[in-house]
Amino acid sequence: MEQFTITTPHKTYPVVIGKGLRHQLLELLKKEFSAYVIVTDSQIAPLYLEDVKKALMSKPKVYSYVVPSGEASKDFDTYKRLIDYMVELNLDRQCCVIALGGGVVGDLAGFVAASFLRGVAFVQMPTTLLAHDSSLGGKVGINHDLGKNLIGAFYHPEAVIYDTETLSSLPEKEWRSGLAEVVKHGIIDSKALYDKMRQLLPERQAISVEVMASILKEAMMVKANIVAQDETESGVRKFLNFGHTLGHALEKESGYGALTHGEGVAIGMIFALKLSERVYHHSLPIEEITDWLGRLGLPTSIPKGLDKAKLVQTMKYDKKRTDGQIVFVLLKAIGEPKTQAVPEDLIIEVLEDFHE
Ligand SMILES: NC(=O)c1ccc[n+]([C@@H]2O[C@H](COP(=O)([O-])OP(=O)(O)OC[C@H]3O[C@@H](n4cnc5c(N)ncnc54)[C@H](O)[C@@H]3O)[C@@H](O)[C@H]2O)c1
Ligand SMILES: O=C(O)C(=O)C[C@@H](O)[C@H](O)[C@H](O)COP(=O)(O)O
Ligand SMILES: [Zn+2]
Repeated sequence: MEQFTITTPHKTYPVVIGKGLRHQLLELLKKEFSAYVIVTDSQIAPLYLEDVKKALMSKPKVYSYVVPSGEASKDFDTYKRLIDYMVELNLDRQCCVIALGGGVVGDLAGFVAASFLRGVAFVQMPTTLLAHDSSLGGKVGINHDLGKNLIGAFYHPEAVIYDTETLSSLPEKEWRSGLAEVVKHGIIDSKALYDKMRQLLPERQAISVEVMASILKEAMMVKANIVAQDETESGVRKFLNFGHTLGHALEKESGYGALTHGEGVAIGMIFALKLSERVYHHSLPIEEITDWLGRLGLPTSIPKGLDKAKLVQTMKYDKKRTDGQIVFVLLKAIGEPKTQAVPEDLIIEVLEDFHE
């Protein structure tokens, strides 16, 4: 079992990573709650819900709520149904929401916890590789028809309890999706971590579970260090959004769930690299990264059928925008990200080149 602590001005909480931790939930939680609401999705429930319920067996009030698996559940309707469920149970402020799942369950259940009775405790129990990112840092929320994560809050969990055994059932496509955020953490952090990741994660087929578990912790610590410096994204936290300006627009424009989040981020990172070369007039290892992402099974160009004018319109809803300008996280060098407002005509020009 590995553990580290994340400290922000508003909350200090542990991140615990290890095999079989779902069985030890109660001991790891340390605090007592009046009731527990386990939120999970329809694909995870048959695999792990009973184990988590069993871990809470000694508690009198344990409830569970299962949402349909997939990005579409990060919506107003699902949010309302879950809130209705908790209001009808008449739960009090001492209850605890347990998010058992990937980023969809974590973001949705976290936002429910942030808003129910103006905030109750919640615990992240990530079950995807991608959730090495989504389970910590406190960004919780849901999507809007016009853009990703447009409704939400900064609201931290009591703890992140990452049972790496659950990754054994993760579908191949979801492994690849999670790898995109792992690569992102390497690229924004340092040349040393980037090189280490390229060496340890050369291609999807060559990655052992043990290697993945060690890299996963390192990637989480990159995020934890950034969040500790800038909890609510007024500065360096924006770097965690590398690849997301276009990535989120691609997810929305292709219909939530058609592209995985990681696929959107992979394409978005290549686009941000191309923009960086145009803005800073120096060369970056774009071919190397494109080739690496490809070997990890990720797409690196915009899927056919997506209209670039619509992508630009959607990027105008991105939360980083400032003074009416779309803001990207660009790269000066590996380990040297920078936020930058980019003129629309340049975005269109680079998109034009980038289209399949
Ligand atoms: N809050 C943040 O900081 C943050 C960071 C990154 C991403 N996100 C959000 O996370 C979401 C994506 O998360 P995700 O990639 O985990 O997707 P997800 O939660 O939809 O999970 C992916 C798929 O895998 C299934 N699944 C999950 N765990 C499984 C397991 N152990 N075994 C078998 N199947 C399993 C799910 O049912 C789903 O079908 C996006 O909405 C994204 O915006 C948030
Ligand atoms: O934690 C952050 O900060 C991030 O930007 C991490 C991203 O990987 C994540 O996808 C996040 O949900 C994006 O946030 P948003 O503010 O662009 O919606
Ligand atoms: Zn992301």
